[in-house]
Amino acid sequence: MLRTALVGFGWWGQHIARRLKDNDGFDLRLVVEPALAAHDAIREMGLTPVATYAEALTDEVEAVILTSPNDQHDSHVLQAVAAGKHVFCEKPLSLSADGARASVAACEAAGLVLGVGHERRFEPAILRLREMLAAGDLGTIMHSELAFSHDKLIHLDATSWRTSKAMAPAAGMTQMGIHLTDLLISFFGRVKSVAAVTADRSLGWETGDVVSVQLQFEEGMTATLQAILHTPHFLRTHVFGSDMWVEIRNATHPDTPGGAVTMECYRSIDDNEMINFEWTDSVTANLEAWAAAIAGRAPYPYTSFELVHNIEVLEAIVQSAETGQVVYP
Ligand SMILES: NC(=O)C1=CN([C@@H]2O[C@H](COP(=O)(O)OP(=O)(O)OC[C@H]3O[C@@H](n4cnc5c(N)ncnc54)[C@H](OP(=O)(O)O)[C@@H]3O)[C@@H](O)[C@H]2O)C=CC1
Ligand SMILES: O=C1CO[C@H](CO)[C@@H](O)[C@@H]1O
Repeated sequence: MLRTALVGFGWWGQHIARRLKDNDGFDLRLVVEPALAAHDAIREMGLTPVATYAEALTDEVEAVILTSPNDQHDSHVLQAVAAGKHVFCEKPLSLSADGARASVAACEAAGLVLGVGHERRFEPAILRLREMLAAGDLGTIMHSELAFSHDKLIHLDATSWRTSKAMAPAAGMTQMGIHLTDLLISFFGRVKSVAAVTADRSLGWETGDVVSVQLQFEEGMTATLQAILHTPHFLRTHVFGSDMWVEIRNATHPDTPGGAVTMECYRSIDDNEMINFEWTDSVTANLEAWAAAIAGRAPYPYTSFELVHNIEVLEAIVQSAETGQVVYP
């Protein structure tokens, strides 16, 4: 069992605590939460609260899971590494490419496993799509279109850090868009150029409520992604190849049990197939993969290149949205 401390007990930290509390692979020892008012709720779950991060970085724990706000990730990763702890950092790994490089390099140098909260990679439909791409089933890849909306599970308002430009730049990029760029980079490699626009259509949030991005990959294929902060839940993944297109429709959020995932594979009107997948807990699957890598059972399936490049692309998208220029990450 991996002796773990969870850092942050906000919306997402509570999701993770509920998942790991009764998971055989994890011994969740401590929950770091500066808001003392939350400590009763932590105790009610049978967990032990501590008020500062330093209190968690003791011999009692081998690894930390960071669900702190985005601007804390760099320093929290580096402090974990300095204390010799494996670290799972929620997305975005960093708000800057330099920060991501420093975190990845520090973990590598110390021989510690760095996990990142991009759970969509563990969805069965995405795993199937990855196999199909590797086998060349779609032919030459021309283009992808991905869209992800915020599903209003989290209350957002103008005072939330999630709607501030400094901590959640380019509208929904750090909430939803970053999951999409993670997938695209893992499929197609290095991004050559990005052009992005943001808008504020409804709420007057500093960061805006929609971001729309065009990408071109060094391999030549193109992609568009949309992340929308204020519309009912929507999650679609399309990949268009010369022989087949694939559409994955998530009727539910990856974080929320229930609902269905369908995958349509279309070669022609006479040759197409609809595959249904049950919802699975991809968030726990990701954490378990990280723990398995720490135990030496299997490598964690993210490369350093992918983790760093995703943040280089985030930085380029933010710059493009601000300047109106095409940016080459
Ligand atoms: N993989 C995924 O799909 C998801 C990932 N996330 C990621 O999880 C992270 C947290 O998001 P969310 O839970 O919604 O945010 P919240 O603001 O709800 O929670 C953040 C928590 O971190 C605590 N915190 C703040 N500063 C520190 C600190 N210095 N040390 C320890 N804890 C601290 C906060 O305490 P206090 O309230 O006292 O400030 C709060 O409990 C974000 O990075 C987000 O991107 C979120 C949702 C889904
Ligand atoms: O930070 C986040 C907030 O909400 C999204 C959609 O609900 C999550 O997937 C995301 O990671």
